[in-house]
This record gives sequence, structure tokens and C-alpha cells, in this order.
Amino acid sequence: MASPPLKKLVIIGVGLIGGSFALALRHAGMVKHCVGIGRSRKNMQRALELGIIDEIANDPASALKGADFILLAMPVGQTDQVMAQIAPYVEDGTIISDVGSTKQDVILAARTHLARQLAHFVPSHPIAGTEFSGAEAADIHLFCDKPLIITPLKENSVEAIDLVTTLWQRCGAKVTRMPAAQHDRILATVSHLPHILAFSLMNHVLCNSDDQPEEVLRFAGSSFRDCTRIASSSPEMWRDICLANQETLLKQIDTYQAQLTYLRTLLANHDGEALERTFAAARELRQKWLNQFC
Ligand SMILES: NC(=O)c1ccc[n+]([C@@H]2O[C@H](COP(=O)([O-])OP(=O)(O)OC[C@H]3O[C@@H](n4cnc5c(N)ncnc54)[C@H](O)[C@@H]3O)[C@@H](O)[C@H]2O)c1
Ligand SMILES: O=C(O)C(=O)CC1(C(=O)O)C=CC(O)C=C1
Repeated sequence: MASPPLKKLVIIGVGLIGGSFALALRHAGMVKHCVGIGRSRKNMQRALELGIIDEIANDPASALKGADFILLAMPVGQTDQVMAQIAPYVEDGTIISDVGSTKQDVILAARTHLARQLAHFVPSHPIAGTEFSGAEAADIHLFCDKPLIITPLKENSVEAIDLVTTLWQRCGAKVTRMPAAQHDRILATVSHLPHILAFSLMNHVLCNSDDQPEEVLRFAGSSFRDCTRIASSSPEMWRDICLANQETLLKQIDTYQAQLTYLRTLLANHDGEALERTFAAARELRQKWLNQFC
């Protein structure tokens, strides 16, 4: 039998996304040996027990020696530090990618710290996830039929882009390419803003109710549960994403506030016809999205 294409895979940040990537590739027979680099000993131990990694790295130098592929899968706020730490040990043939939810900040960090390795650093982002974190949450099927965006650098070698594309396809993902600025704009609308809204809806219950939050939440039904599921996500991860995409997200918040103000005006004016028209347009767009993509 032919040996797996990746003799050594290194995952930096063995959580939901890094862990799911490793599991899916191992299942596809793509990996001979997987090394994890982490921040929490307990999480790394769990990753080992769950068969996500074969080895917990002691230091970056030995972890990266002979690595075919490195995946950066820690919160985006850690990117600068991690890239600076690994840069001296990345070997010439090693391909590197990341899974960060924002791309322009990650690319800027790569240009700063991985200038020598830019041909081999291919930024990527799986549009798949859950509100859960850590190795325990890793799921072999997480990326099946989900979009995966690559935002290639002009310096990227064809070989590096091809390998990253193949690996994600073997995880079941549908790979698309787009410029990093477009990625950050689109994701601000469909991912970053919704998280801001979910977090603020929960805090609204905490701060703005005439009744005790516990009493209000006792009667919260499935609509509230659906709207706030993602408020259970990692605060650290979302702090980093919001700060990394600050400028675009501020514009999105302003536009959204204008929507709310518009609805508020319709309501204040008792304009039932316009309210119904607005709700109908929203429902129609959602239905189209469900039919086409879900
Ligand atoms: N959760 C999602 O839905 C989702 C989806 C797509 C992309 N992402 C992106 O993927 C990345 C990881 O997210 P996740 O959901 O897997 O988070 P996670 O919390 O499950 O895993 C991240 C892991 O990185 C480790 N870590 C933190 N700092 C580190 C450091 N300096 N060195 C090594 N390890 C470190 C943490 O201990 C943790 O185990 C983030 O950049 C996020 O933006 C998340
Ligand atoms: O399903 C969820 O819980 C997610 O938050 C996944 C989600 C999203 O917003 O859709 C979160 C962050 C990403 O970078 C990609 C996917």
C-alpha cells in the first residue's frame, strides 16, 4: 500500500477546527503522523486520548522538523506570536495554512513573520463550525459539503495551493477562492455581525428587562434559542475576530442599526403595511438562500 501523502502533519491549536481537520485527514488515510502544539496541557492530553494527534510537541524546533504540512488553528489574536515563534524552524519544503475567520490580518502577519516562506503559506477558512471549543468538540464530518475559502497570495506556488485544496477536499469541503478583502467583507455580514447580535441579545436580557433575567429566560422558546445559539461561542475567539475585522464590522453595525431604526420608525408610525412588506422581503431572501445553498 502507498504511504500517506503527509508523513508529518503539525496542528497548532488542537481545538474544534484543528482537531476536526486532523481527524478527517487521518480518516481519509492522508496522514502518517500528527503532532499537536497547544497552550493547554489538559486539552492536548485529551486530543491524544481521542486519537486526534499521535504526539504532543515539546518544542517548536523538534515539532516542525520534517513537517510536510503545518495548520495554524488557534484564535486569530495569537497569529503574530505563533508565526514569529515558528518562523526560524519552518523547513523549505513545508507547506503552511491557517483556518482563521479573518484573512487580511493573518496575511499581514505572514508578510511580517513568514516573508521567507510566502510561496508556501496559503491562507484558508472553512465556513463550518459550532459554538463548542476544544479537542473534545472535534468532529470528523464537520467540513463535509461545507464551503472552504482560500485567499491565495500572489507569491503562492501552484504546488502549495494545490496541496491545500486537495487536503480540504479530502475533508469533504467545497473549495472556493476569493481575495482576502472580499472574504473579510462577506464574512462580516454573514458571520461576524450575527455573533455580535447574538451576544448583544443575551446581554439585552441581562440589562434591559423589567423582570429578572432568570424569570424571562424561563419562558424563552425555540426562536430565542435559535437566535442565540452562537452566543455560547468562545469569547476569546470572537474578541479576536471582531478586533481583527474592526473597520468592516463597524460599517456593518452602522448599516444594521439603520435597519433597526427603519423598523422602529415603521412600528412607531403603526405602518403595518410597510412592516409586512419588510418582513416578506426578508422571508423571501431567506427562502432563496435555503433552497440554493442549504
Ligand atoms: N469555531 C468556529 O466555528 C470556527 C470556524 C471556522 C474557523 N474558525 C477559526 O479557527 C480557529 C480556531 O477556532 P476553534 O473553534 O477551533 O477554537 P478552539 O478554542 O476550539 O481551539 C483553539 C485551540 O488553540 C489553542 N491555542 C490558543 N493559543 C495558542 C497558542 N498560542 N499556541 C498554540 N495553541 C493555542 C487553544 O488552547 C485551543 O485548544 C480560530 O482562528 C477561528 O477564528 C473557527
Ligand atoms: O455554526 C457556528 O456555530 C459558527 O459560528 C460557525 C461559523 C459561522 O459564523 O458560520 C463561525 C465562524 C467561522 O469562521 C465560520 C463558521
